[in-house]
Amino acid sequence: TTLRHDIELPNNIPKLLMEKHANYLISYGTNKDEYNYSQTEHMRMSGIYWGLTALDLMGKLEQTNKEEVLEFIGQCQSDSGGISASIQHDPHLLYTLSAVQILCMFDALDVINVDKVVSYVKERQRYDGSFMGDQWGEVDVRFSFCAVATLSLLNRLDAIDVEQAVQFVLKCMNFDGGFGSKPGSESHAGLIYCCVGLLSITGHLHLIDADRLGWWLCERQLPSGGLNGRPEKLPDVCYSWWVLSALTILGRLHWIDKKGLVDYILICQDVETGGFSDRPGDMVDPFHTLFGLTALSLLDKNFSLKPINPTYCMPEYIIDRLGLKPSRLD
Ligand SMILES: COc1ccc(S(=O)(=O)N2Cc3cc(-c4ccc(C=O)o4)ccc3N(Cc3cncn3C)C[C@H]2Cc2ccc(O)cc2)cc1
Ligand SMILES: [Zn+2]
Repeated sequence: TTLRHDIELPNNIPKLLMEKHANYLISYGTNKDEYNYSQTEHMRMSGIYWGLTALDLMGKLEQTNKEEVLEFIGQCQSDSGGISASIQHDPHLLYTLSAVQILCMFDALDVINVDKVVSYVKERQRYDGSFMGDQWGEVDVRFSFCAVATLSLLNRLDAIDVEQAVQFVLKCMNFDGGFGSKPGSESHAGLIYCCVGLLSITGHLHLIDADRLGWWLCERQLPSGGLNGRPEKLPDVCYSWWVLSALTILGRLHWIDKKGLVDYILICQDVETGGFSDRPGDMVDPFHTLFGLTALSLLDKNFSLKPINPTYCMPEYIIDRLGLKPSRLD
């Protein structure tokens, strides 16, 4: 029942159906007239990053159309230097990060003007160290993570005021050890991932109360084994990633009941179509498919998925190739 904010797990847990997930993701990107595909044009660049990263973890990146993706990205960079979700859409830090992540995976940063990306990101920073997502001015600590992750992937962190960016993140820290989207906002697992990830990239993890935050993160686990994003919420596969990546960076992944969480994630697979949904029986999508796979990669290397870097949510071998060393507490 869901009355007590959780779900019952059936007793037969399917194994990881990797071939089905690969086919689901490859076909999602090919039949472009399919309804769901058309409904996600406004986040297409992120959708491509989610699909490609999931396929790479399963060793299927070579089955994707690299040239078509690189052509698309080249057409999405605007005069401002920012990159948009789709052709003729407005640029935004969310999609600028997704594009740079894709280009790093394909080792193809030459298809964009990197200097103009750097100036676009630099122009988003405000006097208090925070970042606006685009020229319309919405501030959210998610955008601080996008800015810092993008510039660090380009080895251009020198372009912004990192100390001020860190100061703004600390203003978002709450008494429970967690982080919200702005100073005073309530703690949320997705925002905690963004703040812990930014502090991992900039080498400021020592400013976090790791025991207090680690405890709050473990409190996300429910009797079903699944994780929620805030107290009293239902479990959701994508929170597996937000919570586990933060716990891994904080050196406290072992605080979670891994077996219970693995079973919850495996139950969220659609054994017919392939793909993962947020909860058993719901519609699958590329977003939850990626985060189900990245969580399993962190939880158990016996799933024969490539290792995922918890800070960048990119395959570890890409972060190694770029020579990046985001910090972790041991
Ligand atoms: C279905 O309703 C939503 C609500 C919010 C969004 S969102 O763009 O703000 N976003 C990412 C997100 C994507 C999907 C999705 C469906 C199909 C595809 C194809 O690639 O991707 C689905 C959900 C979703 N959400 C909403 C969500 C997930 N779990 C619970 N919820 C409410 C997350 C949301 C915020 C976000 C997270 C990470 C990120 O890199 C960017 C945006 C998208 C659809
Ligand atoms: Zn979700």
